[in-house]
Amino acid sequence: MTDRPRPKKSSPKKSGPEKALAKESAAQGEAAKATRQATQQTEAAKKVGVAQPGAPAQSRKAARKSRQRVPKHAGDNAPKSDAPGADGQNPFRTAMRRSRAPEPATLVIFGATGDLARRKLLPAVFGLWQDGLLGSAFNIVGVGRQEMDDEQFKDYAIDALKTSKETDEIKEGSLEKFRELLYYEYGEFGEDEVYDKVRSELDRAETARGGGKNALFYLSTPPSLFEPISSGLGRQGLQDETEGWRRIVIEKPFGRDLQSARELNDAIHRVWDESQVYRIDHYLGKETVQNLMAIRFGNAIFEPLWNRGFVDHVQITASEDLGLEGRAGYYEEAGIVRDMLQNHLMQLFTLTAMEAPSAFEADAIRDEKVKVLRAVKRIPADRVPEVAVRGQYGPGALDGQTVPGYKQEPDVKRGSRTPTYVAVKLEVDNWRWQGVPFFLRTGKRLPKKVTEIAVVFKRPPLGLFPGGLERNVLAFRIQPDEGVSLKFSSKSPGQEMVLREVVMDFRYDAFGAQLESPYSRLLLDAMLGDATLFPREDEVDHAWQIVSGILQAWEGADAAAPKFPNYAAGTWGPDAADELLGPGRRWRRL
Ligand SMILES: NC(=O)C1=CN([C@@H]2O[C@H](COP(=O)(O)OP(=O)(O)OC[C@H]3O[C@@H](n4cnc5c(N)ncnc54)[C@H](OP(=O)(O)O)[C@@H]3O)[C@@H](O)[C@H]2O)C=CC1
Ligand SMILES: O=C1O[C@H](COP(=O)(O)O)[C@@H](O)[C@H](O)[C@H]1O
Repeated sequence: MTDRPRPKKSSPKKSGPEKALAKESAAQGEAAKATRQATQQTEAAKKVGVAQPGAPAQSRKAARKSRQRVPKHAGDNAPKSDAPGADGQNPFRTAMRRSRAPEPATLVIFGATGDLARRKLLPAVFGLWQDGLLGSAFNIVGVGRQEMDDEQFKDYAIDALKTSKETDEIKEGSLEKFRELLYYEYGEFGEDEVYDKVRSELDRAETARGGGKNALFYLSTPPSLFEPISSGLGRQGLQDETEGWRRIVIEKPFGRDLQSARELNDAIHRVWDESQVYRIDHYLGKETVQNLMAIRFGNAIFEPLWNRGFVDHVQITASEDLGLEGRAGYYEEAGIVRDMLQNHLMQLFTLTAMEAPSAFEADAIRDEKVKVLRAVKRIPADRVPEVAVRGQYGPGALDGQTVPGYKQEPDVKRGSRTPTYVAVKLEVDNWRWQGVPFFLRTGKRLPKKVTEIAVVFKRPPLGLFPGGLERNVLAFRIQPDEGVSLKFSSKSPGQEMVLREVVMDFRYDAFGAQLESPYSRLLLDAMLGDATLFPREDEVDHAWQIVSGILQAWEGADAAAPKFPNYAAGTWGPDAADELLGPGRRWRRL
């Protein structure tokens, strides 16, 4: 792996008021009290909700039924806010966010009329605001190319909130108040006029709306616009932090290969310091992905086993039952390697394989992630047939319904070579993982939606008893049914010494909390200047280096034509993926 020179320092900057807040001893006292309350609540949740192996389905259902939204953070502004949910009553919220309130700010969403903004971003922002986490001096400027006035955009956004499945329960009067925070500007993103309008919005935010000039620019547009928007903002000096903090959130995919990712980084850094750049990977905002770090580094019992002495291999799966969902324009260009492997799966891999960071702090964590990415054995194009398998789905059936093949999806080229499935074997050349393969697989139109990291342990050295399982498995279920399970052997009741496979199961709903949307978590973190859960420039670069050979082998000028389709929709992918694991191993049946 080659390292590019690191950009300028990237530790999150704390503004004066944030520092002051962090020091506020009264708030800390209250936070400690709230933490104690939260712990008591958690204990209570444990008593009622932790599902035991074989526990009746009813107790799980009951836990789910009784769950409520428990935001992880609460700002000092929460009780003062207009937001209906801002009652400051929730001890979790108070405990976690007490010292981390965002300052007054404007969220500028480029691509505000797009699919992501409509389905995920607007509901995430609304949820944060309704929970009182954004304060009252907050406003949102949607930017798009469609001609609309403020009122039309307000209607559009409110409709999005009413129709998105991601929207939290709407409290009475909330939508009307949230509507007041919304504004809209339009124009061509390649021209200066639109950035001039954005500048005026920030001026208005300061004078008429009681906010400051802090701004978070969220680029929710096709990737081809990331560079033009970044530069356009730069031409207006909107990256300048003299009057307030300025940050830019960049959606994925960050580049379409190593070369273009580097060019994009260079272009971004011509305007922004790395500390202002937030490359978003929504998998890092998932509660259970963060729990992987909590479980690994917050307990003493796992780390001693987390190495080549005990682990046989690791399986990371992100399977989706969905197909294209009308995104052919994007997906035909991207394919599964760019859409899922280079970013989401690589992030899950690094969090599983990295060493413990010295602190739970952005650069300490990112440094460890980069170290493990650098240790991944290179995959030049000629090694690809040994370590990677691709697939594309054909017609099949899911939940008893016939579904078309990829090539029959609207707007897909009939001779398309775009892969919708990939499985890859990564080897890590370091002391911890030498000889322990990591198998990553992801695909569309597989039998169900499951994201999981499974650490598969070695067999016991001696088979003393009949029965039992082959290998212990510690599985982190990222979604759905979020939780952690440990599979082991136990004696079956009776006279005989016969073993049986059993599972110890912790389910996240034991906490009685509805899990927060990853976009809520990440948006708030970006507003707070906390980059811990955002990949740094060199992480993205190394992840591209790892998949470069695969892209070259499958897309290069002399790439052999794949025999697609090679799996039917509703099945677990091509047969060749089974062979990738080698003798004595098989993919988990999920
Ligand atoms: N959708 C999703 O589930 C996910 C999306 N992403 C990423 O988020 C980003 C946005 O995706 P998505 O919302 O799906 O994309 P869409 O195509 O649905 O929306 C893109 C937005 O950008 C606007 N736009 C497009 N071209 C121009 C232009 N030339 N000038 C001005 N505005 C333009 C669109 O305006 P108009 O409405 O007029 O077309 C729209 O507002 C992408 O980077 C994607 O990879 C990441 C994870 C999931
Ligand atoms: O980024 C993307 O992620 C989704 C899957 O995300 P999840 O949170 O539902 O697991 C995927 O469907 C999409 O193709 C991809 O762009």
